Amino acid sequence: MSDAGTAPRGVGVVVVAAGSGTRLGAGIPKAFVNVGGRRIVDWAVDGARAVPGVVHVVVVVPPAHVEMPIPPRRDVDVEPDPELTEALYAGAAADRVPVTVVAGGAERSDSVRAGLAALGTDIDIVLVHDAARCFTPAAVYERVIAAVVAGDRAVVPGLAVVDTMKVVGPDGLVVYTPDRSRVRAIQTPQGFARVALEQAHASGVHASDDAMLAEECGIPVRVVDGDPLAFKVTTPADLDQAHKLLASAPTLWVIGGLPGTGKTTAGRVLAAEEGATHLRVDSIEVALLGAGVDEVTSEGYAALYAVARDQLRLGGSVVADLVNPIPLTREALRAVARDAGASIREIQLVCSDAAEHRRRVENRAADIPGHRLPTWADVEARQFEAWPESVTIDTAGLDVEAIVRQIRGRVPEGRG
Ligand SMILES: Nc1ccn([C@@H]2O[C@H](COP(=O)(O)OP(=O)(O)OP(=O)(O)O)[C@@H](O)[C@H]2O)c(=O)n1
Ligand SMILES: C[C@](O)(CO)[C@H](O)COP(=O)(O)O
Repeated sequence: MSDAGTAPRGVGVVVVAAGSGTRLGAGIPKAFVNVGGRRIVDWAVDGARAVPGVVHVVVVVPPAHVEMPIPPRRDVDVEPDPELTEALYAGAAADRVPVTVVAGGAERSDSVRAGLAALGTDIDIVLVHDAARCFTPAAVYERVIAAVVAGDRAVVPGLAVVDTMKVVGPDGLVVYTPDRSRVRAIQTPQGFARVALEQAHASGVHASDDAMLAEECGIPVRVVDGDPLAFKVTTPADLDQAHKLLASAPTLWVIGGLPGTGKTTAGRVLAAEEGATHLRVDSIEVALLGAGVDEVTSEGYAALYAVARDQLRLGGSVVADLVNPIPLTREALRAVARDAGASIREIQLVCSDAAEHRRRVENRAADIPGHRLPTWADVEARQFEAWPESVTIDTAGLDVEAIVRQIRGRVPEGRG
């Protein structure tokens, strides 16, 4: 158990995905049903591994699926670089969180026990999460973890109920009506000091959630705020809701590339057409310098991530206009989208005609007061690593309308 107020050694998440999905009736295990181009279990695993503090995810699947491929982990160098701020690393480590796949059991509690047994020994806080609650926001995980770190041994997220509740007997007659203001609909992730969860499961009995087993051992269970987005995909109507949710999610458009490739011109038009916020890193950097920051390295990017996250969380789409030169900055932007439940579209603009590119760089006028425009030599010397996750659009000979048409037509929707 972690002592009150001490930092945990490690948080592990057991994602239970071994159910059959009888009520959904999809003909395949529910966690393997596709939503927005990905399996329900992939959404859930990605959500769990992106939570700060999580160091291991165990996903529990039906025995026949134990060889399932895990969503790819990208190779990103996240070794701290003293030149870069912490914020640049935020989320970049998510793809490095190891994922172990194990076979589940006949009942949910059997599957939880299988997952618990596979967690690393460095884990002292365990979250048990239903794969079926695949769009649970990071904030719910964070509230649960914070309460366990603060000393609670068992913590569950819950929502107030809107209907009047009745406890009904086997004869169909109402036994009593609980005071609705004291009733909560309980969600996952449910968080535990590891020893408490092990104690709760030691009897080997079954329960519809893990907290109930803890209650039976006399362990106090705290309820923190849940979130409607943590709904459980159970019936076809829930699956419909999941599809609709994705269709209405905001988009983070990332328009990257060297100076002079057309990012700002295209980004402005795209933002206007999409009703999105245009976030231009050049403007932020000039503002930081104007406000007294001596030299800007990663600060402008860090500020852009924060503002983008706020906009996306409010449901507004964002066009991020920045060079985005290295895997680290690209990962950080994916983490922003992931945190906000937004989709991401990554576009790299290039100009294959060097003469035209040079003309653009040398002939443009500064449109941000105080902005020192890069020279052609600066552009030629600029570091820019391969960006395989992006769609590349060659802007040579294209006007802005044609560039935006290509952006819209060619860029597949991805996840953060
Ligand atoms: N033997 C089981 C049963 C359930 N679960 C998981 O527990 C979570 C909550 O269960 P539920 O939503 O009821 O899923 P199913 O059991 O698959 O659905 P149904 O009850 O409709 O068959 C799901 O993520 C499910 O995959 C599990 O890992 N092992
Ligand atoms: C754990 C749970 O999601 C909390 O609400 C729920 O009890 C799972 O029950 P299910 O019957 O396995 O869906």
